[in-house]
Amino acid sequence: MGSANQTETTIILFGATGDLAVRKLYPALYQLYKKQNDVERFAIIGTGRRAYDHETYRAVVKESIKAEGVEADDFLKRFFFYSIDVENVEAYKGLGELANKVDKDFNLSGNRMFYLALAPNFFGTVTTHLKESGLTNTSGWKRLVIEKPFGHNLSSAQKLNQEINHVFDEQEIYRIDHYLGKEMVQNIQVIRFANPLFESIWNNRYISNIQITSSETLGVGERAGYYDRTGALMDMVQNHILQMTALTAMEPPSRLETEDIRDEKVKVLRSIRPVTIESVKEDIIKAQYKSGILENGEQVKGYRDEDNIKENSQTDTFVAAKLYIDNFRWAGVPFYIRTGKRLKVKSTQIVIQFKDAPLNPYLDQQPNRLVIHVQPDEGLSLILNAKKIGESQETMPIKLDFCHNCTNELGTSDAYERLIHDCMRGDSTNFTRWDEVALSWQYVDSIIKAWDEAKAPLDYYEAGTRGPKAADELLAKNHFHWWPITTVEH
Ligand SMILES: NC(=O)C1=CN([C@@H]2O[C@H](COP(=O)(O)OP(=O)(O)OC[C@H]3O[C@@H](n4cnc5c(N)ncnc54)[C@H](OP(=O)(O)O)[C@@H]3O)[C@@H](O)[C@H]2O)C=CC1
Ligand SMILES: O=C1O[C@H](COP(=O)(O)O)[C@@H](O)[C@H](O)[C@H]1O
Repeated sequence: MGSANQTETTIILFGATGDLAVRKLYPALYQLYKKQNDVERFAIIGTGRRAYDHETYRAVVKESIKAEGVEADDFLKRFFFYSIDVENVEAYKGLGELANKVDKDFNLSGNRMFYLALAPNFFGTVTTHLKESGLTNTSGWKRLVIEKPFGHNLSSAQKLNQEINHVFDEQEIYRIDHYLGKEMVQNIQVIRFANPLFESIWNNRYISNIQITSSETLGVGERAGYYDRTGALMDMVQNHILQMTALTAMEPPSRLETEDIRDEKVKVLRSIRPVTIESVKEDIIKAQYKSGILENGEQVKGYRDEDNIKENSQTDTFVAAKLYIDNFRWAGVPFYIRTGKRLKVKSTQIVIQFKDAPLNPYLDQQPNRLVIHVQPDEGLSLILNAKKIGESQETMPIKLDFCHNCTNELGTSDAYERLIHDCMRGDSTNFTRWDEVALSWQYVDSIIKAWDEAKAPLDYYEAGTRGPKAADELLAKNHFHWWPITTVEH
């Protein structure tokens, strides 16, 4: 039996010819291969239905990494292809034989990572067949990496979880939320807990509201079939936005151990105030984009005119919400979240707005803010007040910027690169545990139910804008406004 922290790995990748593998996973693996000495020993068996041979597959991988030379050749020689229809249990036998051969040839200690980059309806079937065909019966460790979406509501997620639990223990399951692999999302806990300056005021006495935005300029793209059944609430809020909320709001973990951090996130998710028919109407907005003009001048279609979208689709491509975390630290502090497609800018940022000082004599000041820039620029801005130059006593806002991805010559690693490496090392901290997934679905299900019962109307916004007016009104009710998306200067 291999030890759990051995990094040598055979990666058996289901969905090896798909969009995610080609756009994200191969470039991430190549970067990992180039940078990390401890992951020199790995090999990949890609699978799909098409009848590729190893060379055709290597050409696909090569095209995706856009690299030439000896280094690329050494990388590519680790790739093998096995053609399989995942529903055919008989076909797994040959996959097992290839896995044994690759394991032996590359001396990979029987360690196996099964990566499911497939349509979610196959997740349960593949896991079951892996066991039935003996592929999980290996001499080393076995781990399951599972892409999103993990179910489409709480009950389907529970069913899927039961299926995979027949084959893998919870510690062997790595549920991907790629936001947890982003540099600045991982930095949230360091910024909070390694700086007494912030930690001491990170509560309802000093913070007036928190704004979490993840906006995209892209439309629904090639994923219409999936997206039209899903929408922004399930696609982005259920996972990425709630994970960022949990990291921003959680209590300090007693140790920096995987389960301690996850326990603290779970407590936050459990403390989110339940949604009611009344509150959903007031606090949660759903909208869909109409045609419009993007910042670059491109005229784009409305959502319902996109290919493969129903002409009367009611799917939300934008969601904004106010939520409360009903615990001692956050009582009374609104958390505003928003996410949408075809908006003005591509950006993810978290703004912590502090309360004004009591009896403040400077009336013209702006509130202090800490901005965590998650992407595209990675860094921090702190907005303070200072005296305007000269005789006057007027104030002016000053901005202290730290750009995280400007000073690092190599740039920061891609999220998938970190997460694959974490899985090889057996570190599941930045993957979601089952109870986090369940609580997130419980919250999202309650919104969908309340929307239905309240017959909540769908709002609209022009593509290329900041979203519907209703999202601004949501904050205006509490005398706040969304802080503009800013960049870090360097
Ligand atoms: N694309 C993205 O940006 C993101 C994707 N995801 C998730 O990743 C997963 C994959 O998405 P994506 O790459 O876009 O999907 P694609 O539709 O592009 O690819 C699907 C893959 O599955 C394979 N496949 C389909 N049916 C079978 C079958 N019966 N037996 C064997 N293989 C099969 C296809 O290979 P072949 O055609 O050769 O059979 C192909 O490699 C999904 O769960 C998605 O939600 C998550 C986040 C982002
Ligand atoms: O999970 C998803 O995330 C992407 C946005 O990811 P980002 O890293 O580019 O911010 C989103 O486009 C997609 O719809 C969703 O499934």
